[in-house]
Amino acid sequence: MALLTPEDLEDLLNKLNANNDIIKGATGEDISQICEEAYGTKPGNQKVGIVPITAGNGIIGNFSASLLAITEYFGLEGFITEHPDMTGYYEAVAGGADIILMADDHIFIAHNLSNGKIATNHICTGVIYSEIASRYKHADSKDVLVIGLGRVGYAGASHLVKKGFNVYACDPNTEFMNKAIEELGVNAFDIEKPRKFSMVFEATPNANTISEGMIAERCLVSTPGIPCALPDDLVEKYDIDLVMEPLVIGVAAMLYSIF
Ligand SMILES: N[C@@H](CCCCNC(=O)[C@H]1CCC=N1)C(=O)O
Ligand SMILES: [Mg+2]
Repeated sequence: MALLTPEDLEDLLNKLNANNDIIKGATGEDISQICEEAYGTKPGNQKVGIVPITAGNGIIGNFSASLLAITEYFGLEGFITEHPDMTGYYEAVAGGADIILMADDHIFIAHNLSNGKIATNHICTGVIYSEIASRYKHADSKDVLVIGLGRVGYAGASHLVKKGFNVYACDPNTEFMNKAIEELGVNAFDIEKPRKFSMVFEATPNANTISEGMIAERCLVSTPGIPCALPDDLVEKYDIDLVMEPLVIGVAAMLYSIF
């Protein structure tokens, strides 16, 4: 899985505000409203404990501070524990946290101790970014293109199939592709027979995975993927609403899913 870097997390709330404006313009609602509708919840007075974790590649600069900024952006009280790992976990619980946020290199969880609900970043990110793509107000059909069927892409494809969209998906990994066809019933997108989609959800760690034949003149591309899936020339040439943000939107979905 691609790990965030401190650079990815610079200027996070400005990036969020810019993306929120694009989301509002393309779907008619902002990220908080979409999360409220997707999960049927609202923020309350939950207290959030953020526990740095030193496992694996270790602590990522700006990561815990970003989680605190995100927590406060959505109106919740948060704190970062002084210690990492188990000492930090104990500190968070003893400090009255209702919700614990913590991540190692393989999984990033939000656990609500009060109601027992638990969420992962990869599933919530897949759900919320595909949800955003599916709400494009200029959509010309129920067709959605999903690029990438890893943990995030698969979660998004599953969400869209459940919501009744016509999901076309592609992934160079044939095992991932066959799994999605068998388990979700997605249509295999064939680059040799391109269709022009007005809604695209991309979840790959590669650049320029979207090519000209795949998108309509006016479309919404929604992706948590780093680096950008869109080549610069396409962004110039077409009327593309691009929602691309490294962390806040996925964490917002984690929080709303456990309120
Ligand atoms: N253990 C580190 C955090 C490691 C997070 C790694 N996971 C990612 O980078 C995923 C989560 C969202 C996007 N990629 C710390 O506590 O500072
Ligand atoms: Mg995100």
